[in-house]
Amino acid sequence: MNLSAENLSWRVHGHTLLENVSLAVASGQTFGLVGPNGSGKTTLLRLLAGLGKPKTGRVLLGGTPLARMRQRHIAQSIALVEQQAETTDRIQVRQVVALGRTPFLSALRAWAKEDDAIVDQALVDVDMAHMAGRLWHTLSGGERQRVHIARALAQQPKILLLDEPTNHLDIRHQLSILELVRQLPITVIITLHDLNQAMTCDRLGIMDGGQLVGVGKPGEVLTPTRLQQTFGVQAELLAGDNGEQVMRFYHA
Ligand SMILES: Nc1ncnc2c1ncn2[C@@H]1O[C@H](COP(=O)(O)OP(=O)(O)OP(=O)(O)O)[C@@H](O)[C@H]1O
Repeated sequence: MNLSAENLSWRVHGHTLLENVSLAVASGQTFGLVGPNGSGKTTLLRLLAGLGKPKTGRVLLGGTPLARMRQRHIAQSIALVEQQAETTDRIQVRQVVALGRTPFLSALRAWAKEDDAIVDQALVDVDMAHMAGRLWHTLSGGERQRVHIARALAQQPKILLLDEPTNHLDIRHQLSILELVRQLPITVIITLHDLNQAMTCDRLGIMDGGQLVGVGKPGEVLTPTRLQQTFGVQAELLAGDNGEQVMRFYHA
């Protein structure tokens, strides 16, 4: 399913945090959002998830404005993994992941075997099956992050929004989560600080001062000029063993 934003603006106490952001992410694409701290990535992601009403503009899910959709319907389509998501104490890992099934349950649709299977698979996907019985508050930051991603996967969303999902993760789990995300047949929007990891996205959007200053294929938008203007760094391109190019950064 595709997700688009038209002229989104967001202001808090007279400060403009997002200004006229328009964006279209095609079905099945992995779209990376990059930009310096405070450039508006999280603010944009939250509006795309339907959290908060934009001051101007609108978000469209498969062509339908989010503002016209019920919260439950949005939750059946869009999952958001936030940076500092909290979950109540005294709850087991498996129960946290099972919460991802909530939008699909009702008085007429009780928990079923297929929900168990979906939760099991989500735990395997993030390498947390062996900790399914652990209490949430005993987990490390990276383990919590993986459980939150599993909860979003259990939601079986059509659109997955991830805010710095590799934050807190060791390098092996960073790579496996990114690989998992790339292979999902759904639309993914992911914020990343590692620009080399961002290069593996289908397309990138570059945020700077609340504006989307570039959208396109990674190699086309992460140009030396852009890296200098937006990130204040210079980059050197190195050839990797598999023919890929790797960037190394220096102070501009
Ligand atoms: N409720 C708020 N009130 C005032 N300012 C806010 C509020 N929420 C966010 N901001 C400011 O808006 C700007 C954009 O924040 P946002 O979290 O979207 O940036 P970001 O690009 O995700 O940053 P980071 O890379 O550090 O996670 C920041 O300067 C932040 O301080």
